[in-house]
Amino acid sequence: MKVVELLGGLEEPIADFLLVNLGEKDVTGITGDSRLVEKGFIFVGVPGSQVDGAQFVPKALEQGAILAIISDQSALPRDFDPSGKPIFRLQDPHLALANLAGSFYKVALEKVAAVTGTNGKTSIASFLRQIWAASGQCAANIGTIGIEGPSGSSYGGLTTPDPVGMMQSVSALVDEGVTHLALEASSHGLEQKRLDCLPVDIGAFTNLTRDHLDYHGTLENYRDAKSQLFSRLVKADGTAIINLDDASGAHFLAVAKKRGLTCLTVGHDSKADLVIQSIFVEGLDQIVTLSGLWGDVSCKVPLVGAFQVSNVLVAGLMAHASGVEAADILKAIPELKGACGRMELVAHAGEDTAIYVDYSHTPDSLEVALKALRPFVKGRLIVVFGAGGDRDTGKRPMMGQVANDFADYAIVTDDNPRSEDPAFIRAAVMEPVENGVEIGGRQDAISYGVDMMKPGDILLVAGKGHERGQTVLGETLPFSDHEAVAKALAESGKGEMV
Ligand SMILES: CC(=O)N[C@H]1[C@@H](OP(=O)(O)OP(=O)(O)OC[C@H]2O[C@@H](n3ccc(=O)[nH]c3=O)[C@H](O)[C@@H]2O)O[C@H](CO)[C@@H](O)[C@@H]1O[C@H](C)C(=O)N[C@@H](C)C(=O)N[C@H](CCC(=O)O)C(=O)O
Ligand SMILES: Nc1ncnc2c1ncn2[C@@H]1O[C@H](COP(=O)(O)OP(=O)(O)OP(=O)(O)O)[C@@H](O)[C@H]1O
Ligand SMILES: N[C@H](CCC[C@H](N)C(=O)O)C(=O)O
Ligand SMILES: [Mg+2]
Repeated sequence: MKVVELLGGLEEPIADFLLVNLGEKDVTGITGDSRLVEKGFIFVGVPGSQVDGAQFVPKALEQGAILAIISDQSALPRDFDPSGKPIFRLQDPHLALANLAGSFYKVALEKVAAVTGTNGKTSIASFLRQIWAASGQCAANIGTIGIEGPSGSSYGGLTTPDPVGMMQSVSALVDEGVTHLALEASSHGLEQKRLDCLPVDIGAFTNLTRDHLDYHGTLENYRDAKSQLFSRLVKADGTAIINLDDASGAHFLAVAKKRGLTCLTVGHDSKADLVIQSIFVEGLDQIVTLSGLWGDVSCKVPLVGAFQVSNVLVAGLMAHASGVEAADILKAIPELKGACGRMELVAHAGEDTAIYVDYSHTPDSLEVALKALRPFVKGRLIVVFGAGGDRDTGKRPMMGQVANDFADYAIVTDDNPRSEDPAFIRAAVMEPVENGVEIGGRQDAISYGVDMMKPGDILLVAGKGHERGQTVLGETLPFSDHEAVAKALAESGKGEMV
C-alpha cells in the first residue's frame, strides 16, 4: 500500500511536502512501538503515560521507518537534528495511529459492536457472540479474556488492544470468515482512541462505578472517557444500547440522543424499550419476564446473579440492533454460557458447598458477586480476594469494607501487586475488615479458604477470573485460581472440581 493511500485516511490535513516526497513509497507496516519498526514502516510516536514516543523517532528512522508521525506538542531528543527527515507533526497521534491501522489492515465486517461500562463488558461481548453464532452468523469477541472465535479461544492481554494489535487479530478472524465482531471498550481504550481503527455500528453502556481513578483522576473524567463511545465513536447512523437501571444510564442516553443515535434502552423502568417485569430464581437459573420490544415473554437465563440478567439483555438488544429476530434471541438466551472466570462454579468441597471463581476486582463488582451468592449460602460465605498494585489505591479499603459487610469471613491476599509491596496493599484492604485474616501468597490464601470450609459454606475466589499469571515486581509468574483451587482440594482431600 502506498503512503498517499494511507495518509488520505487521516482525519487531519496532510502537509504537501510529505505527499510529494513520500507519496509513492510502499508502506510495509504501521506501529506505535519503535522496537517493532522494520524497513518501510510508518512509526507513530504517541505521548504515553511513562514516556513520549517522539523520543524514539531517531531509533525508528535508523531501523528503516519511512515516516515518523508525532504530536505537534512533542519535543524530539535534544541531540537529534530533524532537518530533512521524514517527520510529520499533527494534533492527535493516537487517532492517527488508529486511523492508519484501520486503513492498512482493510477488513470487511458486516457488524461491529462495542460495549463500555465498569463491569459486565467481557460477559456481554461473549453473550453477544454466542447469540450471533446461534442465529447463524460467523462471530467473534475480543477483550479481557482474549479472542473467542469460530476456531476456539486464545488468551489476551488488554481489554481493548492497541489498534495495530487489534487490526492484526481482526484480519486473522476475517480470514476465518468472521463477519460479526463484539468488542470491549475500556475507558483507557476510548481515551487513547484504540478503537478508532474500526467503524462501530452498535455501542452499549452497562454501568458506571468507581475504577481506574489512578488514570482518570476523577469519576467525571472516567465517565467522560466512557461517554466517547456515544459522543464520537459509534457511527452517526449507529445505535446506542443503554442499561437504564444504572444511575448513569440517563446521562449516557442524553449523550447518545444529542448525537442523534438510534437508542434502545433496557431496565425495570416502564419507559425502557425492553422492560424487566420480574426475575425469579429457580435453582441456579433465573426466569425473567419481559414486556415491550419483544412482547410479553418469559425467558430462562441459565446464570447466577441478577446482574447477569442485565448483561444478557444488553447483549440481546445489541443483537436486535444488528438485525437478529427477537424469536432467535429468545431461543439463544437459555443456552448461554458464562464467560471464563465470571461467577464460574469450579468445585464442591463437601456437602452443600460450592467454590466460585469470579473476576470482581472493584468495590461494586465484589458487592454484586457476594450478594448474588448469598441466597445459596446455608453456612458461611467466605471470600478470598486482594487489590491490584499500581492501580487506584482508593478502592482498597472500599473493597475491604464490602467484604466486611457482605461476606461472613474475608481472607485478604495478593492480586497482581505489580511494582508495589504486597504487604502494603494487603494492609490497606484489611483496614476495615473485622472478621477475617490477611494471608500473603494467593495459593496459601486459597488453601486456607478451602481448609476452613464446612458443609453449607460457599467460597468466592475473587479478582483474577480468567487470568493465568500473578505479576510481582514486574515479573508475571504462572498462576490460575482454577489450578490453585484444584491444588487446595487435592491437598485437603475435601472434594473435586466440577
Ligand atoms: C496506562 C496505559 O493505558 N498504558 C498503555 C499505553 O502505554 P503508555 O501510555 O504507558 O506508554 P508509554 O510506556 O508511556 O510509551 C509511550 C509510547 O512509546 C512507545 N515506546 C516505548 C518504548 C520504546 O522503546 N519505544 C516506543 O516506541 C510505546 O509503544 C508507546 O506507544 O499504551 C500502550 C500501547 O498501547 C499499552 O500497552 C499500555 O497498556 C499497559 C500495558 C496497561 O497496563 N494498560 C492498562 C492500564 C489498560 O489499558 N487497561 C485497560 C482497562 C482494563 C479494564 O477495563 O479494567 C485495557 O483496555 O486493558
Ligand atoms: N452488570 C454487572 N454489574 C455489576 N457487576 C457485574 C456486572 N457484570 C459482571 N459483574 C461483575 O464484574 C466482574 C467482571 O465482569 P466482566 O469481566 O464481565 O466485566 P468487565 O467490564 O469486562 O471487566 P474488566 O473491565 O475488568 O474487563 C464479574 O466477575 C462480576 O463479578
Ligand atoms: N483491567 C483491570 C484488571 C484488574 C484485574 C485484577 N486482577 C488486578 O490485577 O487488579 C486492570 O488492569 O486494572
Ligand atoms: Mg473485560
